[in-house]
Amino acid sequence: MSSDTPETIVIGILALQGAFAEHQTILSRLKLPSHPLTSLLVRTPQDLAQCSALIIPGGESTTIASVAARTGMLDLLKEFCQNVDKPVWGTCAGCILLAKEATGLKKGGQELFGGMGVGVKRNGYGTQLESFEVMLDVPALRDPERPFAGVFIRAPIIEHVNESAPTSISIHTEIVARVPPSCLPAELHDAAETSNKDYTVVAMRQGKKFVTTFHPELTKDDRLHEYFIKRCVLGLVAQK
Ligand SMILES: NC(=O)CC[C@H](N)C(=O)O
Repeated sequence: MSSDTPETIVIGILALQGAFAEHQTILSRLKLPSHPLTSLLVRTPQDLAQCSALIIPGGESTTIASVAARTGMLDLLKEFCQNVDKPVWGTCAGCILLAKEATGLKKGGQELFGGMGVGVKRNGYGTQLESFEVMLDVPALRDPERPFAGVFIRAPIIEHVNESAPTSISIHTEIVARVPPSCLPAELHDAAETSNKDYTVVAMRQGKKFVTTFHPELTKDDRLHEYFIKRCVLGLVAQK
């Protein structure tokens, strides 16, 4: 291979449970002219070792964590997610797993992988009945005419954002999308409008880490996958 051929970027998708196939379908459609990329379903330590980046899908965070423990992946996933140099995106259950702290966990608690400076409340909007869809304004996509369909299924709520990642290095935090306070459970409306604005954050990037509390993989819209690859994996800055 000639030295100016860019290396293929391997994006891992954690495939222990949940909507991993949907992420893979979207990645297979994405073409970045200067950077060949491929995706890999990650189930073993050997799979993870091949990845430059990782996506943790939506599903059931308790199940994903317990399968990870059972298959000897838990410590490796913690190490990968807590390494500031590794790009990782967590969607919904993946957001819970990537969070530094979580409340509303199942009795007996559950393991988190950590890495993202947020505290989340699991099932923050309520039960399956409180699942909803809302169009989101995502300024980073620079296309105000085309909002992004936010699909929220037993989604977590971000209770607080720590401005720096859980490391000693200060890392830029970008709030990528918010829901209107009216989407929140009634008891949080006033707080979201006055004191705790973090409740409305539904997509956020911190250095190479990215979380969305909704499911872009369940839409036909590739733009947030492209955003993750450009900003977190390739480290490109926003284009005007
Ligand atoms: N759609 C989802 O990913 C739901 C997440 C689920 N409530 C959990 O705790 O893991």
